[in-house]
Amino acid sequence: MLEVALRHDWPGFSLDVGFRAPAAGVTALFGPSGCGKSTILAAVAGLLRPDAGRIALGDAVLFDHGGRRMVPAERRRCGMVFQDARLFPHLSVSGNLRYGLRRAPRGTTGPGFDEVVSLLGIEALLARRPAALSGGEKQRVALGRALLSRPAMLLMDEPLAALDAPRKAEVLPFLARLRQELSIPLLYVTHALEEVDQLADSLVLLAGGRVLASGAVEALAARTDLPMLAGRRDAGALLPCTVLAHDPARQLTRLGFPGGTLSVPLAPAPVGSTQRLRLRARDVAVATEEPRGLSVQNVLPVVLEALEPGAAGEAMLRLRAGPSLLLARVTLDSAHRLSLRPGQPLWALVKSVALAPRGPGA
Ligand SMILES: Nc1ncnc2c1ncn2[C@@H]1O[C@H](COP(=O)(O)OP(=O)(O)OP(=O)(O)O)[C@@H](O)[C@H]1O
Repeated sequence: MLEVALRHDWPGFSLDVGFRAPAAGVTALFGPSGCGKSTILAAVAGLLRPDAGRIALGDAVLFDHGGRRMVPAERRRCGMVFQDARLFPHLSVSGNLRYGLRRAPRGTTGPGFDEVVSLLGIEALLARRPAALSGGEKQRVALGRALLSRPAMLLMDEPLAALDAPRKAEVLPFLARLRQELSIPLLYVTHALEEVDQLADSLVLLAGGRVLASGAVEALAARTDLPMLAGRRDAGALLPCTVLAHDPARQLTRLGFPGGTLSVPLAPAPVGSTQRLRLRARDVAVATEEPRGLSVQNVLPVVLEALEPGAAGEAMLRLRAGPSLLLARVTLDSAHRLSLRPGQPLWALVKSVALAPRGPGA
């Protein structure tokens, strides 16, 4: 567990935050530009001495204002990956990776050179110089170098922000694999919610130097009171799903989630693997009776837990499907016409859904 409590003032900006990141898995720091994400990362890395607070990784106290403790950056064992890969231009890929390995403290264990090279799929690049790599390849090498230094935690500051969409799509699966393979905390700064959906296990939502909310990403995704999440057009629930079966003839994949099953367009994920699905509120409609003769693939029995105000003229419905919570966006007119009220059994109609490309263990 990484525990962070920090206060720091810059001229015209005050940061006052507290959160916990699980001992393994990705914790995303998410929020608009200037909300303090990079300042938090710098304080955790030991590159900034905060005005007050305490930072601890497990039993190791890295910073304690009260106890006058400030472990220097080089002894914190933080692997860092930035927006730009910051590789040494005069060294080959192999040389850059070996630099990471040389920084690993004596007596620490972790993945070896060959293991990291194969994990990141960079075998063919080893002899090249950084100038001859694409942006996505550079980022994979930067990740490899950080991993080989055997970090106690990985800090990533918008590692995909400088990449175009195809390069992002290339690097994301590697990040997902890292998340699975490593048993250290990964702090991941981003302002891209797609990355949060695909990678994060927990989320710290920041605005103006304060924590608006923090916790498991599925739980936060279903909250409608968080303007940054609920205000967007694709607000919705994140469901942990298992691939149950593929039906190539009908071009469908069947997914199970706690509380039901869903059919989605045929996905390449192997049967038995787990995937995370964002079920957008705008893709869910409701009926008071079981509908028949519909083109929609998915009709799920649910119970209306609550109606909450949505955008102008709209209501957000919180629907319970077993232990899972779904969101549906309907017009206020429909809510009145159907006399919707909490506790009412309904049918949720799910039109189109897309799987977030995320590796096993979602
Ligand atoms: N070295 C500094 N000196 C003075 N002010 C700073 C310094 N570093 C950051 N700030 C200010 O602190 C605030 C938070 O900055 P920070 O870089 O932590 O935000 P961020 O959420 O990472 O932003 P972005 O997403 O744009 O990178 C900003 O108002 C910024 O101008």
